[in-house]
Amino acid sequence: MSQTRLFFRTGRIDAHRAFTALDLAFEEDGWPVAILEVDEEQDIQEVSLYVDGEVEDIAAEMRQVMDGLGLDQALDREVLPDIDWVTKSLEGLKPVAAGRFLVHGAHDRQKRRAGQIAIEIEAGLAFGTGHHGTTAGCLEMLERVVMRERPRNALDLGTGSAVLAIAIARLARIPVLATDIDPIATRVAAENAGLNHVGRFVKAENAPGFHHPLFGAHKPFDLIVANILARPLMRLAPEMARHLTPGGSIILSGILDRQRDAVLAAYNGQRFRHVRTLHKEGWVTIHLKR
Ligand SMILES: C[S@@+](CC[C@H](N)C(=O)[O-])C[C@H]1O[C@@H](n2cnc3c(N)ncnc32)[C@H](O)[C@@H]1O
Repeated sequence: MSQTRLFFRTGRIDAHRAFTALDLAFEEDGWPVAILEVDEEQDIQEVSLYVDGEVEDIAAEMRQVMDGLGLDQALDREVLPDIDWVTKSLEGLKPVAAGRFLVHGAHDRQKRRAGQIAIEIEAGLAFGTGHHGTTAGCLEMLERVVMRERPRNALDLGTGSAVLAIAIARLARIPVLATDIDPIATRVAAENAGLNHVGRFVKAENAPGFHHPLFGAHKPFDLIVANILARPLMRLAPEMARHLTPGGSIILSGILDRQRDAVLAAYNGQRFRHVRTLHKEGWVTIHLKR
């Protein structure tokens, strides 16, 4: 059955009030709520509720919650494609090699060569098939950092398909908390971790940034990887510092070449030091330590 996203746009303060109220109202039904920043300068955020089944009734309930908060924005809806449909469209993707990793779909299982660590990514609703320069950069950087530093507790923030969490678990056999703001990505991440036989190492959870009580229970991490975008990464710098073990490493990507210096400045301000930068297809992946 397809899923429907009910959503509206508002400013940051109202978006967070709505997030809390909707989360409470729909917690028992299991409908996830998410906030996404659309435009920081114009203070526009999008609040979404992901539902299956009786959309009209749920939309009416959501309207009631919004009315209770004095929010009169129009409630939009989007029917999300079924996973199988998207998976089909991915069948033409070629396997990608990054460092020792080979990221491939089910149809290319036999293409793995001796010594390669194969990661099978089937679903296409979440970002992360290895074809993007940021994912490939993170995979290469991860291999080097994990082999040198032997981390014991890792976080993959903005996990998408869980490709990076799976790579860490396959290399190091350690617990990896894999979080994403998008509940569909979180679901796909858990499925992919199981498919790659690392379900017992990878815990996939829905969380925007570090806003979830589970970070308190799982921190500190000695390795954090986050392939998001430059601006949210800069905003997250203080929380990255708070959640990292002293001497730990972070790997950041989703940063354009020209944004590198600004991101480094934000992290230098939190006493991180630059170790290495990888350049791929106009994107950079940065390794920092603190
Ligand atoms: C570029 S994709 C990276 C996916 C995968 N880690 C990879 O490297 O291919 C970014 C992911 O981060 C998620 N994301 C964006 N902002 C986030 C935030 N503030 N907190 C958690 N996840 C976020 C998006 O939903 C998306 O799945």
